[in-house]
Amino acid sequence: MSDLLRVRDLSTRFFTEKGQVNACESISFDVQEEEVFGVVGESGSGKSVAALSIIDLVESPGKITSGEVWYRNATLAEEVEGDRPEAVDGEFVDIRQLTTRERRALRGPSFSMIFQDPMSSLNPSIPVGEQIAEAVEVQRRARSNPRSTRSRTQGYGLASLVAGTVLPSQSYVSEPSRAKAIELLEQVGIPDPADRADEYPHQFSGGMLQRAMIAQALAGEPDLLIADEPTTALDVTIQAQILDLLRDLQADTGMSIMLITHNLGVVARMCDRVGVMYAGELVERGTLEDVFDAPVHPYTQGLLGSLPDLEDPAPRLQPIEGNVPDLLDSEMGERCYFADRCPKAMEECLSHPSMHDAGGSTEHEARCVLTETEYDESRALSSNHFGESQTEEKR
Ligand SMILES: Nc1ncnc2c1ncn2[C@@H]1O[C@H](COP(=O)(O)OP(=O)(O)OP(=O)(O)O)[C@@H](O)[C@H]1O
Ligand code: NI
Repeated sequence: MSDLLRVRDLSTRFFTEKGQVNACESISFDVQEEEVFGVVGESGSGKSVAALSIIDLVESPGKITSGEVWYRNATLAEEVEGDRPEAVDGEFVDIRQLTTRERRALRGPSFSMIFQDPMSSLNPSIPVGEQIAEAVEVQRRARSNPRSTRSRTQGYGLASLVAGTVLPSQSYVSEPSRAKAIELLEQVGIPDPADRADEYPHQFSGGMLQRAMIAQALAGEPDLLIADEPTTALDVTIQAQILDLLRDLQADTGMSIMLITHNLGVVARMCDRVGVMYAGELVERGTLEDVFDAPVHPYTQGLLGSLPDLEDPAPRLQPIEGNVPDLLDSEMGERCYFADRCPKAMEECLSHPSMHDAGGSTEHEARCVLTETEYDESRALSSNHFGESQTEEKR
């Protein structure tokens, strides 16, 4: 299977009043064609920021400070190669080297994103079918005239930007786009799509709204759909239906999916490969089997901890004692970011580990000294998490 996306050393920082927050720290991973790539990690570990960084939606005071995002698209590569050969490598284009405008034009036909809350993508005062038809129309026009209209896609599907988007009048949407919208509603499993298209978002149930948002995200026939906690707000039965839908759509369309979730059951059910994030870094990645059956990083082991069994419909991340650091640059220091919570922290962990081969498949890597060294209690760090949690309990 070949790569669709190669993310290399991507770093995103927020420049806040409290200081510089390292939300994403030199992240590297690949998303292959036609796969579901899962991203797991506790709250605040940088999953959403990583996703937003790929699709260039990081908002102020955030800024992508370094890194490359190589996207396979032969047509784009050909377009760019003439004047910016350094941004092209074979069929890949480093989208970080494109202009903001060019990158934004990729939203829709190349990348699109869905969220936990459908109302972040749908306008409550416009019929659902109309909004999807609008998304189709934007893509249709962009394809026929890439230079002049692609900027209209700016922000579609995004809460913060949708609010500021002037929606075109009825007449803007052509008949074929309306028909395509109904087709999309049907494709995502909405019954009586022609009738439902005329209804407003509040007339849809949560699950149906989620489906409508997915239809909207599919309007541009994206190569990569990024789904950020797409089912967390739904009840378990509906969650399963939406996940099945995503899996089916992936197979039907051949797109890739980057799936962000807290739920390890969702990962086990959906993902081909997985990345585990901790404190803004990717700390382990590999195939589902690598990460679930032979995790090397104590953080991954902790998350999987007493994972009851994979038949459980909703196993959650196991709580690990202590908290994710707040990612302030001034407080991050040189040691492994997990060392303070790690039951296997050793003296070696005082210097920051890099990614190393972790056994299993060729892709399995972890950012941990245990890839190279056996745990040795005699070298255990004295200020490990046991000491800290005891003082916390006394308080
Ligand atoms: N707008 C912002 N301003 C300042 N810091 C931010 C902002 N957005 C995110 N961050 C920082 O980036 C870090 C990573 O946030 P992110 O939302 O990516 O985490 P996450 O893994 O997606 O968490 P969750 O599972 O809760 O969605 C946060 O800890 C926060 O410190
Ligand atoms: Ni998030």
